[in-house]
Amino acid sequence: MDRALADCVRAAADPDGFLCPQRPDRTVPRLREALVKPLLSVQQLSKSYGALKVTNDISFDIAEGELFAIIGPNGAGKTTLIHQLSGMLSADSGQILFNGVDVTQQSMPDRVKAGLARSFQITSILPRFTALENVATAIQARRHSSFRFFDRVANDEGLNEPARAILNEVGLDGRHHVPADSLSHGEKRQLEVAIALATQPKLLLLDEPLAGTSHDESRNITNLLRALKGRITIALIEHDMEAVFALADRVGVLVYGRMIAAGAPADIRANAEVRAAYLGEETHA
Ligand SMILES: Nc1ncnc2c1ncn2[C@@H]1O[C@H](COP(=O)(O)OP(=O)(O)OP(=O)(O)O)[C@@H](O)[C@H]1O
Repeated sequence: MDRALADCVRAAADPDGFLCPQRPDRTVPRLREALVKPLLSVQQLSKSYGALKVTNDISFDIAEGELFAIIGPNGAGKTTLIHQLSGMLSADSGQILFNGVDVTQQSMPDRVKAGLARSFQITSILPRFTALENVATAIQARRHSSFRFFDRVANDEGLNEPARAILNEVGLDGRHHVPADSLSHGEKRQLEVAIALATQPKLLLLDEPLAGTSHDESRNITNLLRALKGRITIALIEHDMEAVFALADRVGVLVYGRMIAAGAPADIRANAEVRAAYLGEETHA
């Protein structure tokens, strides 16, 4: 290995030092890839419904600390892919490695225990429970490996204290004692993220967290994702391109079940196939 390359290897281990002015060539990203072990590695994942290949031979990696966004037109297979990653839906073929372990056959609860959490669009919320009780219940479930839905947790400071911290983190300070069904749509989306955070995930799977939110709510949730970014690895499905390109470290593009491109936002914007298949459509919408 030449001297400049050796310097790059050292610099690559230092998150602040990885600029490597000596060798601004393609060797450097490859070195970085070799050094940074992916937290999630998806290999040739597929799922069909009859003749329809909904996820078709999909492969990609997500590195620890990365925010990887998955975009694609309606019906491209994004939700199906998230279902497969979370364990809600089995794979016809392919492999999912999480933190170096093959989780392809693991149940959803086992994946959650391993640190792979998904925010479950509103349906995971207990509507009559307050925001605080919802998060405290999720913490209780993590600690006891089961949901005790009817066992209210109101007086348990051991649960309430971390629950309050999580609610404040997602921007729901001042809303702790509001019943979940009285929260606004955007606040419910924030609560979903809080419930997922209560499982202490290493990887957070988010399915359209901005869907149906107002302009202000969307800004709040975008700020929340920006604050979580780097601390927790995130796989984000989102139709809001402004948010995706502002937040993502890398973007994967699904079209008809195939990941046609994955790369840095600027590369994805410039990719002719992506523009034709997807982003071009947007500009004409
Ligand atoms: N259970 C199912 N049985 C049959 N077809 C299905 C099933 N689930 C999804 N599909 C089909 O698979 C395709 C991909 O659906 P999916 O919901 O994963 O797409 P998506 O990219 O998330 O779309 P959107 O952006 O509209 O949410 C669609 O054509 C859908 O009709």
